[in-house]
Amino acid sequence: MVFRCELKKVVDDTYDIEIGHGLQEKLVADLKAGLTGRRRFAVITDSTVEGLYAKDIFEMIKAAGFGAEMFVIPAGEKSKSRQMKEFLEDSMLEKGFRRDCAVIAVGGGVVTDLAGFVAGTFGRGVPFVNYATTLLAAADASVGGKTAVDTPLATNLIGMFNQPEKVYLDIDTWKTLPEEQIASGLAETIKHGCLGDRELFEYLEENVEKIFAGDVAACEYIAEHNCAVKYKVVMQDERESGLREVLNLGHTVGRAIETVSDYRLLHGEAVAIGTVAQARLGEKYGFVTEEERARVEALLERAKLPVRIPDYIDKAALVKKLYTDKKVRDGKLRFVFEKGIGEVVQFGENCFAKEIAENEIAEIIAQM
Ligand SMILES: NC(=O)c1ccc[n+]([C@@H]2O[C@H](COP(=O)([O-])OP(=O)(O)OC[C@H]3O[C@@H](n4cnc5c(N)ncnc54)[C@H](O)[C@@H]3O)[C@@H](O)[C@H]2O)c1
Ligand SMILES: O=C(O)C(=O)C[C@@H](O)[C@H](O)[C@H](O)COP(=O)(O)O
Ligand SMILES: [Zn+2]
Repeated sequence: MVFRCELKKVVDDTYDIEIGHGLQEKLVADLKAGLTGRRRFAVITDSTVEGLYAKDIFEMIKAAGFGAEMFVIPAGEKSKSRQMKEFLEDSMLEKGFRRDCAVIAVGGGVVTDLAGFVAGTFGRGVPFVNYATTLLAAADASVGGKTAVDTPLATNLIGMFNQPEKVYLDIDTWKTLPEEQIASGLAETIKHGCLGDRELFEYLEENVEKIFAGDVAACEYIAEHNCAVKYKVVMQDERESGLREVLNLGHTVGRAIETVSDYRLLHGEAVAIGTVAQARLGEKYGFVTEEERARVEALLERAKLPVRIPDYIDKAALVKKLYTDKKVRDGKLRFVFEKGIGEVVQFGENCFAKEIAENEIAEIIAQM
C-alpha cells in the first residue's frame, strides 16, 4: 500500500533589509509591533560585540517588557562550530527556552551564520532576526539565508537555508571595526561589483579610500549596492540550483585557502586571493581581458587585501581542499567566472559554473 502525502508548501519568506544608522531602537519598536510574533528572545552575540552593541540591545529588549537572555560565544571563526551550536542550544534549553522564542543575532557573519542555524533547528525551528555589525555581514552574510557551521574538513559544510524575519544593516557599527575587517568586507563588495554591478566596481575604483575613512555617503552607497546585487540573485534562486552559484565567485579557491590556513586569513582575505585565481583562469579562457584582470587585482590591493597565496600555505593541500567546494559535481571542480566587469559568464540553461580540470587551476595556484 502507498499513501501519497500531498504537502503543498506555500512559504512566505518575504522580509525587509533595513539599512541605516543606529537601528537598535527600530529593532525594539519592530519587536513591539509584532516582528517574529514572539515575546521571549535569545540574543546571540560574540565576546567583542557584546560590550559594543549587544548588551545595549539586550537591555532595551528587556526594558520593553520582553523576556530575554544573552548568549555569548568567543569572537572569531573558530566559534562557527558544531560544538558551539550545541553549547548555544543547551544553554538556551537550560534557561527554559522552547519553541515560543525567537533568536536575535547581533554581530558579524560568524554570529549570523551560527545563530541562524541554531534558530533553524531549535525546537525544529524558531524565527530569527539579524542585526549585522560588520561590513562583511552587511555586504553579504546577514542576507540571503545561508546558515552553517564549519567542520574540521572545511568551512560551511553543515548548515541550512533559513531566511531571517528581518535584517538590520547598521552602518554606524562599522566605525568600531579594525581596518582588516573593513578590508575583509570590501572583498565581498568587490566580488559583487565583478559579478553584477559594474557601477559599484567603478565607484570603488574612485572611492575605496573613503570607506576606510568612514565617509557616510560612500558607506551608504556600498551598503545599498551590495544588498541590491545579493537579494536580486537570492530572490531568483534561493537554494542555489543554478544562478546563486554566481555569489560564490572567488570562493572555490577562497574557502579552501581559509581552511588550509586554519583561519589565519579572514574570510574576505581568502576570498580576495580566490578572486585573483579565478580572474587569472578567466583571462586564460578569454572571459576577461588582461586589463580587466589587472583592474580587479589593483582594486583588491587598494582595498588592503592580499592578492598572493601566503608562503605558509601548502599548495598541494590547497588543490586537494578544492574538492570540498559545494559546486563540485561528479567529483569535478566547477568555477564561476565574471564576463568583463559586472557580468558573469553563462554556460547553458541555468548553468553558471564551468568544469575545470585540476591541472588548470593547479597551474594558476603554482604561479601565485
Ligand atoms: N551566509 C552567507 O551568505 C555568508 C556570506 C559571507 C560570509 N559568510 C561567513 O561570515 C563569516 C565572516 O563574517 P565576519 O567577517 O563578519 O566575521 P566575524 O563575525 O568573525 O566578525 C569579525 C570580527 O569583528 C568583530 N566585530 C564584529 N562587529 C564589530 C564591530 N562593529 N566593531 C568591532 N569589532 C566587531 C567580531 O567580534 C570578530 O572578531 C565567515 O564565517 C563566512 O563564512 C557567510
Ligand atoms: O550567498 C551565497 O550564496 C554565497 O555564496 C555568499 C558567499 O560570500 C558566502 O561566503 C557563502 O557562505 C559561501 O557559501 P558556500 O555555499 O560556498 O559555503
Ligand atoms: Zn563569502
